[in-house]
Amino acid sequence: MKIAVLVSGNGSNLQSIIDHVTQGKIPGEICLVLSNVVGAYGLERAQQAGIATEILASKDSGLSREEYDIELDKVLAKYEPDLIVLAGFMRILSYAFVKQYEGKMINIHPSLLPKYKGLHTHQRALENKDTEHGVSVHFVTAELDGGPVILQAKVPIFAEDDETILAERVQQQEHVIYPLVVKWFVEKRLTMSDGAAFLDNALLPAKGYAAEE
Ligand SMILES: Nc1nc2c(c(=O)[nH]1)N[C@@H](CN(C=O)c1ccc(C(=O)N[C@@H](CCC(=O)O)C(=O)O)cc1)CN2
Ligand SMILES: NCC(=O)N[C@@H]1O[C@H](COP(=O)([O-])[O-])[C@@H](O)[C@H]1O
Repeated sequence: MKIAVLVSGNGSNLQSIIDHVTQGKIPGEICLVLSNVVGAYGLERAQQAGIATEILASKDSGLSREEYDIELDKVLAKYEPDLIVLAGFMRILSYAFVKQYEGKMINIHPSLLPKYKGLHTHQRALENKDTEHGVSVHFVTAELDGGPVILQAKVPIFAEDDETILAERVQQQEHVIYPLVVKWFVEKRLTMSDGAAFLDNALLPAKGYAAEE
């Protein structure tokens, strides 16, 4: 099964998936890493792993959202991916593009959906004085961060937490559950009708923990 990963930044989730593929834990092939941001470090990670990369810059492209997505689809078509993994891909995708890939496109979102759809999730959780937060992997649909949830992981929020500390604790769980979901998809061909599986983890010490694989 061929996997295309779309990134906009650091690519730590991409790296966790690359590592799982390299270690044989995900029986698939990353056929492409594409970024909408020139110089995104995720592209460097892909090149270091010998994975094909493409850049389709969105900043100053002069393209509408729909026009950009038409170009994005042309690039993806060259690689014929079976699964599209959004890994910190910071663009809202158009209705037509989502409909074309619905059921084989997933995203990782740094909140316990349906809470905190959109951006700045850690800041919002802290401002609301939540005592727990987390991450969700979901199918991508036209509704932003509204697609069927596949897997979530929960982390505690402590009084002394700031956005950086909380984001780090959440990302530790991201790097566990995203490769797991990709593995499930590649091995079992998850369908959008599959219900959510919630990793109901107890509130553990600030060092965080790895959810069960
Ligand atoms: N149609 C959909 N597109 C995307 C989804 C989705 O569920 N449906 N998930 C997002 C990922 N995402 C949060 O998980 C997200 C990404 C980007 C934005 C956003 O507001 N982007 C702005 C630009 C922001 C920037 O450049 O920093 C925009 O596109 O105008 C919100 C949520 C991926 N796409
Ligand atoms: N709304 C989408 C969103 O905020 N996604 C978040 O972007 C980060 C990408 O990190 P990475 O580039 O190191 O994988 C991740 O924390 C992911 O949850």
